[in-house]
Amino acid sequence: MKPVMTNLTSVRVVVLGSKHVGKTALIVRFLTQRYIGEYRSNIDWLYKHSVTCDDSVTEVEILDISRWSDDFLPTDGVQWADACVVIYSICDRKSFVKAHDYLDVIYRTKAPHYTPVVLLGNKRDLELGRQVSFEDGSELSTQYGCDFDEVSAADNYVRVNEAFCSLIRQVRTSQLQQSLVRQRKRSIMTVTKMLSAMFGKHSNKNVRKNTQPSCSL
Ligand SMILES: Nc1nc2c(ncn2[C@@H]2O[C@H](COP(=O)(O)OP(=O)(O)OP(=O)(O)O)[C@@H](O)[C@H]2O)c(=O)[nH]1
Repeated sequence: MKPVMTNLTSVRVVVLGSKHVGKTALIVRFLTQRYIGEYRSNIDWLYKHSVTCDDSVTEVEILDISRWSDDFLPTDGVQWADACVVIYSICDRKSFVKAHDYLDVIYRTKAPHYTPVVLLGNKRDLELGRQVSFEDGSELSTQYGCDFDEVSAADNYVRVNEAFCSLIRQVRTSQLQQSLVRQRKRSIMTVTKMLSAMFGKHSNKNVRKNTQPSCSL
């Protein structure tokens, strides 16, 4: 089936995680299906791409934040985004602890609004170096009510693609609901205006007459 281009606004995703957990590798894997081993660090990249999920094409902007030190909490990037990806490496316990902080920032910055978030444990191909169990990741995601999976930018495209597409799907559904609510509000206002233009003055008079007690004997 030919992909359908929708006229919804673009979807903005911020990718957060400690240094060297594979943020850039995962983004590039999702956007190009390719795995590239080495990247220039210390630069923030904003990727703009058209991606196809569920037979429809969506414009996505993905912010890859690399320049921050581990003490910096990225509230601006979170504020900007419609959805967030939090990444840790299954071989790096510290990056998992840091993922906890990032999830905290997201929920504090976005509350009370719902924001789609996925927690990803990357480098699952390096099983021998594992420091974080699948259960730990799953438990953390349950604590924050977000999606979770373990992936590998190095050797699997399917799960990486599914994680990003699931986020995009959730944002699009919420954008669609908001636009339907706006449309409904506009049509209710139009009908209200039409009704008051047709009957407004008349009905006001009637109301006044009915509420005033009659003095005639
Ligand atoms: N084995 C393995 N290595 C990976 C995987 N993903 C990334 N790497 C390697 O991990 C290192 C860091 O990857 P990057 O994508 O640069 O990580 P990053 O989080 O963007 O790093 P910074 O920009 O420095 O914060 C590179 O040497 C990658 O080749 C993976 O799934 N498996």
